[in-house]
Amino acid sequence: MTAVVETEGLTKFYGKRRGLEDLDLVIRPGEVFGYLGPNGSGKTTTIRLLLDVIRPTRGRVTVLGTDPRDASVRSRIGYLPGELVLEGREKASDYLAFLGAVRGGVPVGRIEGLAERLEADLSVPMGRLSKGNKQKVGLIQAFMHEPEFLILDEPTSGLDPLVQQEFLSMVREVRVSGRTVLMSSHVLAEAEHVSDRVGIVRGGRLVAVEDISALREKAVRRVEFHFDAPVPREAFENLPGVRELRVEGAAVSCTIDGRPDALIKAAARFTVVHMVSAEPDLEEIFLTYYSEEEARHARAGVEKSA
Ligand SMILES: Nc1ncnc2c1ncn2[C@@H]1O[C@H](COP(=O)(O)OP(=O)(O)OP(=O)(O)O)[C@@H](O)[C@H]1O
Repeated sequence: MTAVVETEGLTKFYGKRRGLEDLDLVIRPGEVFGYLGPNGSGKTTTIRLLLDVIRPTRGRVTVLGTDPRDASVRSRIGYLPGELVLEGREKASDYLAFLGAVRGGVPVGRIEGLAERLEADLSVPMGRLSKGNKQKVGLIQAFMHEPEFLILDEPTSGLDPLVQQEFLSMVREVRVSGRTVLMSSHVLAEAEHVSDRVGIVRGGRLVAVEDISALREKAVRRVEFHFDAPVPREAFENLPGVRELRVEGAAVSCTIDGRPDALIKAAARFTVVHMVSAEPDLEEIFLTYYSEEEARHARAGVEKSA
C-alpha cells in the first residue's frame, strides 16, 4: 500500500536556523500519527513542508504518493493550521458554505452536524469569533469534505475538555473509516488516547517513533488487590514483572512492568473483593526524550489541560 507520507532526509533551514533536519518518516494509510515535541521543535515546519507552504532545503517528500507541489493533492487533504486567521464581517456559516462549494460541494447538513457536535456558534461574524470558536470553525473546514488525509496542527488548543472529547471521537471515526490523521501537539496526553503511533521531535530532529500499544505494554503501572481474607506473601513473590511488592493482611500492592497475566492468575487463586489498576504513565517515558526545561513546560501543559 502506498504510504500517506514518506520523507527521506527532509531538511529545512531558515537561513542558518535549523527548522527540521534529516527527517525520515513514513505514515501508513489508516493510522493516527501523533507528532509531539516542545515549542519550536519543528512540528509546524514539517507540516508546512507536507503542504508545500514552504519548500525543503534538501530531501524528498511525497504525500498520498504525490509530490506536494502537485496542486491536485490539496483537495484530498484536510488541514487545520496552528495559527488560524479568520477575519472580516462574513458569518462563519457563509464562509464554510463557500469553502464547501469550492471543494466540490459539501452538504449543508454535514457542516451543521459538525457545528452541533463541537458546539460551534456559526452565526457570528468571523472577526468577532472567540478563540475557541475560531478553532472549531478551523476543525469543521478540515473535516467537512471527508478528506483522505487530515493534518491537524495543535488541534485541541483553545477547546474546553468536553469539546476535546468530542473532537477525539471525530478522529476515531476518521480512523474507523480507513482514513489517515497526522496531529501535532506539545503534550502527549492529547494525542495518547487516539494515536496508533507517535513521533517525537526535538530541536528539528525526529528522536523517536513509538507504537502506543507497545509502549503501554512496556509501561510500569501500579496495581492493588483486596481479598476477603489474608493472603500469603509467597503466592506473589518472583512473578514476572512484579516489583515493590507489599502484602499487608488481605491487601496486596505492587508495580507491574509489562503484561499482568502472571499476577492476575496468582490473585485469582484467592477471592478478590476489589482491584485497582492505575493507567500506565506514558508521559514519564516521553519526558525522558525532553530536556529538563522542556519537560517542566510539558508537565505544566498537562496540568493546565487536565
Ligand atoms: N519563518 C521562519 N523564519 C525563521 N525561523 C523559523 C521560521 N519558522 C520557524 N522557524 C524556526 O524553526 C524552528 C522550528 O519551528 P516550528 O514552528 O516548526 O516549531 P514547532 O514545533 O511547530 O513549534 P510551536 O509549537 O511553537 O509552533 C524554531 O527554531 C523556529 O524559530
